[in-house]
Amino acid sequence: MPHYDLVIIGTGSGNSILDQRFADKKVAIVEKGVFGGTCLNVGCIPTKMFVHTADVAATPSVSSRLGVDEELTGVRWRDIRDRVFGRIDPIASGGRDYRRRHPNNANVTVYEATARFTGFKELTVISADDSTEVVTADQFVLAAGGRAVVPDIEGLADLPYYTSDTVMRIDRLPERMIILGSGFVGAEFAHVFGSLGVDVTIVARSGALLRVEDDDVSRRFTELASDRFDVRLNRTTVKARSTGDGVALDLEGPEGAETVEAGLLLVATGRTPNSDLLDVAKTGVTTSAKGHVEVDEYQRTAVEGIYALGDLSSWQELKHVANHDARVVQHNLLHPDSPVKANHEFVPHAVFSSPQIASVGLTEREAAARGIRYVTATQDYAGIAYGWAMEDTTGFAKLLADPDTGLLLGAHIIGPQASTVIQPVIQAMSFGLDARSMARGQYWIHPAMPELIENALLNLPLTEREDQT
Ligand SMILES: Cc1cc2nc3c(=O)[nH]c(=O)nc-3n(C[C@H](O)[C@H](O)[C@H](O)COP(=O)(O)OP(=O)(O)OC[C@H]3O[C@@H](n4cnc5c(N)ncnc54)[C@H](O)[C@@H]3O)c2cc1C
Ligand SMILES: NC(=O)c1ccc[n+]([C@@H]2O[C@H](COP(=O)([O-])OP(=O)(O)OC[C@H]3O[C@@H](n4cnc5c(N)ncnc54)[C@H](O)[C@@H]3O)[C@@H](O)[C@H]2O)c1
Repeated sequence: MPHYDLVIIGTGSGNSILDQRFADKKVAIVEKGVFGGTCLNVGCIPTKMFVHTADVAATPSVSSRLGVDEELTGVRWRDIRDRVFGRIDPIASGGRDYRRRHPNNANVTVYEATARFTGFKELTVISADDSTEVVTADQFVLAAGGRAVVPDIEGLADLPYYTSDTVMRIDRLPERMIILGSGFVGAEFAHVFGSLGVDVTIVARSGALLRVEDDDVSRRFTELASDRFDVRLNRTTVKARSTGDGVALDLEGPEGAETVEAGLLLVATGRTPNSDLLDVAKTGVTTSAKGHVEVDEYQRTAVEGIYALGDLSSWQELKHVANHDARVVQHNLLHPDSPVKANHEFVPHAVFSSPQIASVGLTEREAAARGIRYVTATQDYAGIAYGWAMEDTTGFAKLLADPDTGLLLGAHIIGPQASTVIQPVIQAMSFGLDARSMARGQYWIHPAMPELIENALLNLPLTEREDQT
């Protein structure tokens, strides 16, 4: 039975831990799928390559009001798809070859296999040909991520539905597509496929799309999406069935029973951590009710020497969180006597749909629920020079701040470049910069988009201070 100093399970952010500082350790890395994990292969990177393509495809639909008449004369789906994966797949295989063959990894054994704990610090790795090997180690890093969940709807299991793992590799664009679920994945793929000419129907359980966002943002996004797509809110999916050349969902909604049909069904109803398939309980690692591996602030699990990171242990299923966790785990493996804590205080996110959404900190709903004193200010894109020049009429930034200290509590932006425009707010919150100092303690390039933030900061009705100028 091979024994290792360190075994890493999962090659998403887990793969970034190993470098030459581990050269004196006997290490194994186990990967059951494609090297590089979700973000590279089926997540952030391909989706954003499709989003960029979609943004380009959507331009003619908005350009003529600026006096530029453009026409979308064709969408070559296979070329779009093959450009994306023609760039991504070599990175994944390059990463695999590096770990398997490069002299830098002479101390690393790669198991292309599914790992499952079968005892305390004992892992069974099962290869595609069903051969198994049992390995043990002093230390483990659990970086096995999560997977798409498919709801238990009558008939669904018998249908050829898609998830984010498979929908980007389809051979032909359908005329119509149903997206079940109205979170991140649903919002981004609606924009992608809608811009490429697919008629998109979004089926949402609740009364708004992206309902984890601040209510004002979620409401605005729902309004705008309803103009572009067939949006069905407050719907329960009762049954899924085949129509011969496609799928049908039987829905119950505010107006009774109805059916939606399409050539393709994308199920985008969330993700679940892979702790169950990894059987972490067998090694004594504990999980939350939602299946996330429980870790302390040092990313340590309940078992000494076993760390966890990323989607497996975090409810914030975001690549920048997984990377941050991996850096913490790496440091703590290398420097056990001076461990560092993870910082999950101001974790931002963006939804790369159209319009874009970006958010950090508390929503107004959360601030109110926690009884936190706050003031808010909203600034429309239309009221700053660049937004006015673009004739944007729907975007805005909303800030929440402590009225006395001026410290920012949250920021929520919907509109052009939201994922970039929010970054100064993330910086201010992370480094404790108050709204007054932030607004007037620096220059803001005129007429650039971050003036949206400058103006929103100035709009905050903060408590008057005597020293204010
Ligand atoms: C469609 C989509 C778009 C996304 N877009 C963004 C975005 O724009 N920005 C953002 O921040 N985040 C985005 N995310 C989320 C982001 O991809 C994840 O948060 C991130 O990839 C998690 O990294 P990880 O290392 O924790 O897990 P993963 O990258 O999922 O890596 C886990 C690895 O472990 C392997 N594995 C699992 N179980 C086993 C086992 N038992 N044995 C061996 N190997 C195993 C898996 O095959 C996988 O390779 C997106 C996700 C999706 C699905
Ligand atoms: N830009 C990004 O950072 C990005 C992009 C895509 C995905 N992600 C990550 O991946 C995760 C998964 O994305 P997602 O959109 O699948 O999940 P999500 O949690 O964002 O949204 C899931 C949606 O499915 C709905 N839903 C759940 N069960 C349902 C059911 N039985 N019937 C109908 N609707 C149902 C929920 O109400 C919700 O609207 C996200 O939480 C996010 O962390 C991030």
